[in-house]
Amino acid sequence: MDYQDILYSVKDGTATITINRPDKYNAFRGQTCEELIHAFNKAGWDKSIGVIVLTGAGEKAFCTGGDQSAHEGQYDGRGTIGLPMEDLHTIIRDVPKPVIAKVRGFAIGGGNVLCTICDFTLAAESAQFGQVGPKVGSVDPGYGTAFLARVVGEKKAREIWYLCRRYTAQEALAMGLVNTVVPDDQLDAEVETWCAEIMAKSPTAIALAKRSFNMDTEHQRGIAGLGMLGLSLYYDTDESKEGGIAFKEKRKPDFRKFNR
Ligand SMILES: CC(C)(COP(=O)(O)OP(=O)(O)OC[C@H]1O[C@@H](n2cnc3c(N)ncnc32)[C@H](O)[C@@H]1OP(=O)(O)O)[C@@H](O)C(=O)NCCC(=O)NCCSC(=O)CCC(=O)c1ccccc1C(=O)O
Repeated sequence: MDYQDILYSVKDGTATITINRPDKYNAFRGQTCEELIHAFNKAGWDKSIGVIVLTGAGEKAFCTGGDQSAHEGQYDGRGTIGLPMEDLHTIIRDVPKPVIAKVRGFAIGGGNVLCTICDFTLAAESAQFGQVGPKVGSVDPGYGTAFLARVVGEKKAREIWYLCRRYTAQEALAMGLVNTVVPDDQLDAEVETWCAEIMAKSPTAIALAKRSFNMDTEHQRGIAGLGMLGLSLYYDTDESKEGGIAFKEKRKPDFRKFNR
């Protein structure tokens, strides 16, 4: 597969997958997700690779979730909502190698979900984390909610989703959303150190550990599948569309008329 939206490189047993849409704050469209799935499969089953790094091009963003400009109701690709999110989340969990999210700038919406699912998140001081779904007419009714609660606790996860605040790298560290925070110019070296440490360990022991950690939340895959169907129906409503339109028009959404 020729990649248009991502970059793929290998060095010292580490595969680095970079979302390369900096002009869109590394937001993903259908094509981006397909390429990410392909790259994770490639790295995941390549025996010369011991660890996978997922990152975003440029300084502004790791990833800001679904591309709002490729979105009016459903997205532009494959799957229940026009983005193969279930497949992308699944492959990150299923590859038998640790996946490190290397985060500079914004990790927002589906970008924050990707970080949450990765085995580790290593953040630069510039990193900012948050969910925006209830502001823009979306939600991740699977790993992005249920698994987030496992990572940061129920109260904090609900705060993140219901209030849609942004959190600094230090705040994310305090709530257990990231593993470490370093100055921006030291992030690459920090990630290399973590990769080298992983590469010195038994790959089979790590693969078994990863599978065992995942086992406890595997039912959330089923919840995600069901939830995605609900999300698809929600995307066709005026309420959801109000969120996307307001974002594009750079105004506050008016959701009150849809009160339940
Ligand atoms: C990222 C922001 C917080 C940055 O804010 P700010 O610094 O004030 O700058 P802005 O002026 O807002 O933005 C600058 C510039 O970037 C463009 N942009 C930013 N994000 C996107 C995006 N996602 N898509 C397209 N374009 C984007 C923005 O339009 C500006 O461009 P200009 O040309 O200068 O106008 C802030 O921008 C922000 O909050 N962005 C919103 C991000 C967003 O709405 N993301 C989608 C969230 S919903 C989502 O991800 C659901 C889809 C999905 O992934 C999913 C679905 C189902 C199950 C699971 C998932 C899952 O989450 O994984």
